[in-house]
Amino acid sequence: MTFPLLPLLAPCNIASTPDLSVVGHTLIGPVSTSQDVATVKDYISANFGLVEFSVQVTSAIDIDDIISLLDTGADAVFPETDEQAIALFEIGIPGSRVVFPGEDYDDVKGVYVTSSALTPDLASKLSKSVLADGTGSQKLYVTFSATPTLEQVKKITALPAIPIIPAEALTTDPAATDKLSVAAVFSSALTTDRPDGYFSTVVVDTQGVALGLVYSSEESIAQAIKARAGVYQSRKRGLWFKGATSGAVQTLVRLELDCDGDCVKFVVQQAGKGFCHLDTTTCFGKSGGMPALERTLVSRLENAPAGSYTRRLFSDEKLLSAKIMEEAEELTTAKSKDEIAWEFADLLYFGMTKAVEAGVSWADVERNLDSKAKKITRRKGDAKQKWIDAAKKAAETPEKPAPNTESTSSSAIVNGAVKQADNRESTGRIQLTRVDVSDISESELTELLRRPAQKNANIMNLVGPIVEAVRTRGDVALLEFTAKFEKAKLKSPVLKAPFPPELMELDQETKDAIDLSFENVLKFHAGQLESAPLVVETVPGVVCSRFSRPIESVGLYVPGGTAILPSTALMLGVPALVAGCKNIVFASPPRSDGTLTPEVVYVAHKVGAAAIVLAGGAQAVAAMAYGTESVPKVNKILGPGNQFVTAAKMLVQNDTSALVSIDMPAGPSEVLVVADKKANPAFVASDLLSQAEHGVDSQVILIGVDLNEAELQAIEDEVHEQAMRLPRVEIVRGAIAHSRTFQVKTVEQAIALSNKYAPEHLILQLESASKYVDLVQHAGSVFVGAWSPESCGDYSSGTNHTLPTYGYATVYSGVNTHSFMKHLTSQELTPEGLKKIGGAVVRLATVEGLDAHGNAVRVRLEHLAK
Ligand SMILES: NC(=O)c1ccc[n+]([C@@H]2O[C@H](COP(=O)([O-])OP(=O)(O)OC[C@H]3O[C@@H](n4cnc5c(N)ncnc54)[C@H](O)[C@@H]3O)[C@@H](O)[C@H]2O)c1
Ligand SMILES: N[C@H](CO)Cc1c[nH]c[nH+]1
Repeated sequence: MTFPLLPLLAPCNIASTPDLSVVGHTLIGPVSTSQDVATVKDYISANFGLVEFSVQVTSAIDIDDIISLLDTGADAVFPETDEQAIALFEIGIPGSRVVFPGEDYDDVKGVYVTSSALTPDLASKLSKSVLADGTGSQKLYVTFSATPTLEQVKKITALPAIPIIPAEALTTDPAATDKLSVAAVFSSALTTDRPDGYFSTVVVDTQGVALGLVYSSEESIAQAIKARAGVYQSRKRGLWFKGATSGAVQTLVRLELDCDGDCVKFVVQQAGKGFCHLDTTTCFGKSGGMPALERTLVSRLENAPAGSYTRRLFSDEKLLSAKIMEEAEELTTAKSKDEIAWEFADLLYFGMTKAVEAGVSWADVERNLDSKAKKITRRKGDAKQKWIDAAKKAAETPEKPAPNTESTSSSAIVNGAVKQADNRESTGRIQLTRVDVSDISESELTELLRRPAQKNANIMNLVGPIVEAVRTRGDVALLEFTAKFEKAKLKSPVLKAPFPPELMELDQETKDAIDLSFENVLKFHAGQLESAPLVVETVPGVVCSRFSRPIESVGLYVPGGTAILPSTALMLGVPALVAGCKNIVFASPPRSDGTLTPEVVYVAHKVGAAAIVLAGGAQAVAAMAYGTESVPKVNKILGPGNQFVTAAKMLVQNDTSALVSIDMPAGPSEVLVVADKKANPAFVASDLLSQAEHGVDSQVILIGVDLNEAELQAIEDEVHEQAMRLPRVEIVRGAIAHSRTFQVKTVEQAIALSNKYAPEHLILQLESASKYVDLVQHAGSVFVGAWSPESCGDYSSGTNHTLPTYGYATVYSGVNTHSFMKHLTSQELTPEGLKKIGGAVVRLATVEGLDAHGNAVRVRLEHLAK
């Protein structure tokens, strides 16, 4: 409920009236001349948003002027007569903008009557019908022929109705006796059932965010209105002037009551660290959304270091304008809900940056929105010709791969490039963003090293139902998802061995390449097998050993989204074969005609796979984790994939009913190249591009060691020129948009930075590169020297290419022979061995209160002692 008082301001002395904005709404009137209309419109425009304005119009005012008052921001008009009000409805002015004179009228903002006409019967009828309309928004207003006494006012507020009282008869000073106290009117509508007589009070900021809960008394409310400040009633310490000691004071903006008058709402502007004694903005912790963004940007405007990206955004008008246009354009092309939310958030970010730089607050923006919402007359809303033409052109342009949304938001908060090329324009230069590490703070560096965030923040919400459907509906669900995502209509989701030869027909060159790679991967992974169990005699007579066993049944995921990767079939199938897994199951998305690429079938055949699941994504993972009517359940799922595959692997691993483990999170490919002055720019660029072409979510990083401008430029030229010749140039463009070049001074600095990033692949294009391998702590796989391109590891050298991404190289190894095995331990004790350690066992069992444990040794020792 609003403040139970509507001050009436006369247009002629509108500028000199006392400040009663704490009431939250004001009636201006009577407006009876066009001069009054002009004055009132100016006043509303200048003060819009501070309070809600209504205007009392006489019959002399024509409809066009009334519309212009509403368009300017008047919340409602109070017409003088029924006829005038009905004329407004007839031309389409909504009832919600009209307070009807006289008896009740449906669907209006409220009705108003004079107190002399308000007989007890009418009062009862009006207050019931107006307030019981169910909307809670219709109000009964009462005018007086002379200034009412507080007692008369109380009768009105008790109805409940809102008294209209001339502003000059009101005061915010509770000590003044010649006028009606605003605080007394407010308190007249309050009730409480608290034994101490105080009123529960919610404190909110101007955005409506709840800051905390306090208590008020009539006295504290009077003091708050007088001081225009947060003054409350402490239950222990009496009157409480908020912030008097901490400095976290409040400006009181507005007071309101709740629907039944037993709770007060203080709307305040909070200064200092925040409302809570714990120095947080609210007693409920931090608040997010636009207010939080605004706070961050305001503090960045004050504190962002020179040279940082944020500082550049604030000071480089052209850059900021370009980002705003870029984000607006991306919003126009966004399709899915997630994309739209993402792009809109980016646009708000850069828009808010512009606002903060210009001293415009979010509250100003909201006020502007509210003012536009008040307009009765709608503009036609056509776009300017230049944008109509642009939209037409965009609609005619073939769709590009999804823009990588992360690049914009992360680049927005961190130090930017000397040259930040627009990689998204298909004609633009393809270039990594340069960052000079000496120019940025540690926290900015951490921010810059972050991977592009997954576009679907809520990926689990997408994947969960897919996994559940396959778990509960088996093959039927699996086939449905394959039809949906792969556009392949299959009869059976599984191809069982022996695989028909016609499904693995290959040209000799491809076969030879696979065979060569197969042999090398086999050699390297066989080399990892333990030649014999580990046997250690810890004390004489106590022999401990450890030996391995293959995991019986493994599910190997071979990606097939943007590219089909038979090499991944090799990298997973060969170690499974070497480890001796009994049941090898592959899964890979089929082509739309329902077939698989013959190379994958050939590899599956070579490693002795039992079946290939013709499905991809989360549904393939779920099928292997739980099993279906035709897909055999496996014990462990291995293999890389996109975000759906990775999320599904994580999900099934956590479901104890699936009893399945996974290798690691192996997501979008990445590479980090460390290059010194001796590095060949063409080699460096080719390595970067080899991973950038995997997907727009891939990320490639170059760390240049003491490179001068010409040396950096040479690499950048190579990146652009080589990229433009690639068939997957548009994917590369997307990946490079969030890829970076870091400039450092020494190799040690470079490797420290690489350890912090923990890349999937690390390439050392350095003079005497092998000297530096010892410094490497975190990387999936290391490629040493100019002649070791990463793609050799992808296919043929022998190492495995299924490697941890996203910084998981800090804790995970890449796939290896042991990923397909588990270790068991065993022990064998002689009587002497038992005697040697038996005492310790008995003692520790006693300490733990586990007597049966101790007895198992004790009975034997007693037996030996006989
Ligand atoms: N880390 C490593 O070791 C390594 C190795 C090889 C490949 N990779 C990476 O693996 C990834 C392979 O990804 P990919 O997309 O090309 O193939 P993928 O097989 O992993 O994913 C494709 C499948 O995702 C599913 N899918 C697509 N859109 C979906 C949606 N909107 N909702 C639900 N499911 C959906 C479909 O079933 C589709 O078949 C690449 O990022 C690549 O870089 C990593
Ligand atoms: N580079 C990928 C691992 O991130 C593996 C791969 C397969 N084919 C080509 N490359």
